[in-house]
Amino acid sequence: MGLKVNNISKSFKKVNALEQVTFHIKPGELFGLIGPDGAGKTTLFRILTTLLIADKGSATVAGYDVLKDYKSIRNNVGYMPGKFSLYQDLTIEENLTFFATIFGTTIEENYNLIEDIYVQIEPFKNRRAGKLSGGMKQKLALCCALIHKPKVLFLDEPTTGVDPVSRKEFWDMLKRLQTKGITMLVSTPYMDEAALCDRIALIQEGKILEIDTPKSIVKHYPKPIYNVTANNTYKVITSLNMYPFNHSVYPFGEHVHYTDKRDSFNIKELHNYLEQNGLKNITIQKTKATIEDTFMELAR
Ligand SMILES: Nc1ncnc2c1ncn2[C@@H]1O[C@H](COP(=O)(O)OP(=O)(O)OP(=O)(O)O)[C@@H](O)[C@H]1O
Repeated sequence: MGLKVNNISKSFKKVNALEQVTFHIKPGELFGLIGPDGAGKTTLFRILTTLLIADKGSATVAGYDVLKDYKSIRNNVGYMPGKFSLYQDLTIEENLTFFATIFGTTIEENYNLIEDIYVQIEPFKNRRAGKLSGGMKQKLALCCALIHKPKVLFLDEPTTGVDPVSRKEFWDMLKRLQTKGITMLVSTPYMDEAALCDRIALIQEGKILEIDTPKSIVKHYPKPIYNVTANNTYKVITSLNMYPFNHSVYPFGEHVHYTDKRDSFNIKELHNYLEQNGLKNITIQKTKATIEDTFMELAR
């Protein structure tokens, strides 16, 4: 009951939103689609949930073809779209009852699937959805996407705009759902969340750059990376960009990540160069590649 995407392409006038996208998700897998805004993630979700038709290629979800079996797909998948899609004027309970009813079920029938999420918002069940906090809205949207017991769950940027504690809680919930046999495709622009998936696909400008487990993906990083800091980060970046041997330079949290073109890189030489550029308190330390570094390298 996994998912197969074969050579899917979709354009909007001049924009190639998806170009020959191919990947397979195993039954019960938690698969991440990682990419920046505009990478094509939502377009892919819309195709896989039968809301949009691809120009080329084919796809099956839980064994159903997205074109021929679109009705079966709609009954067997749950979709949590990126933008809050619930009825703002209905209460928590009314929203959930509404989604249960359109799928011909009741809250009671599949309560065990949503229970540990729903109990967190149940005390506010008479509150209108429009008046909920970001984290509560997200939990309600997840309950609504689950109430008909889908085989495959699509989550489009479920944690965007949600505070870090709620994000962590949300991923714990996804992990618990996985133990119940639900296959999940989740998109996120957050690289730290990518590490929580079984496998990830890095996507940019409609193209898949790489597919692997989060651990293996970082092993593909081709060069040693150095964390560079000094008294003026902006000047560190401009100086490194002018350094003739740079392979890549980009801000990374409070540091700057630097890679060198040469095989025989000399830290002292770079230190002297930065000093000559007027920088002080310089540190240059080798560091391990992260998913973000891998993405930056592949996206070059
Ligand atoms: N209906 C549409 N008409 C025209 N262009 C579109 C349409 N839908 C998407 N696009 C374009 O296709 C590209 C991919 O968009 P998509 O929404 O799939 O990306 P995304 O990765 O989900 O990013 P975001 O998080 O910003 O939605 C973008 O350049 C977007 O502007």
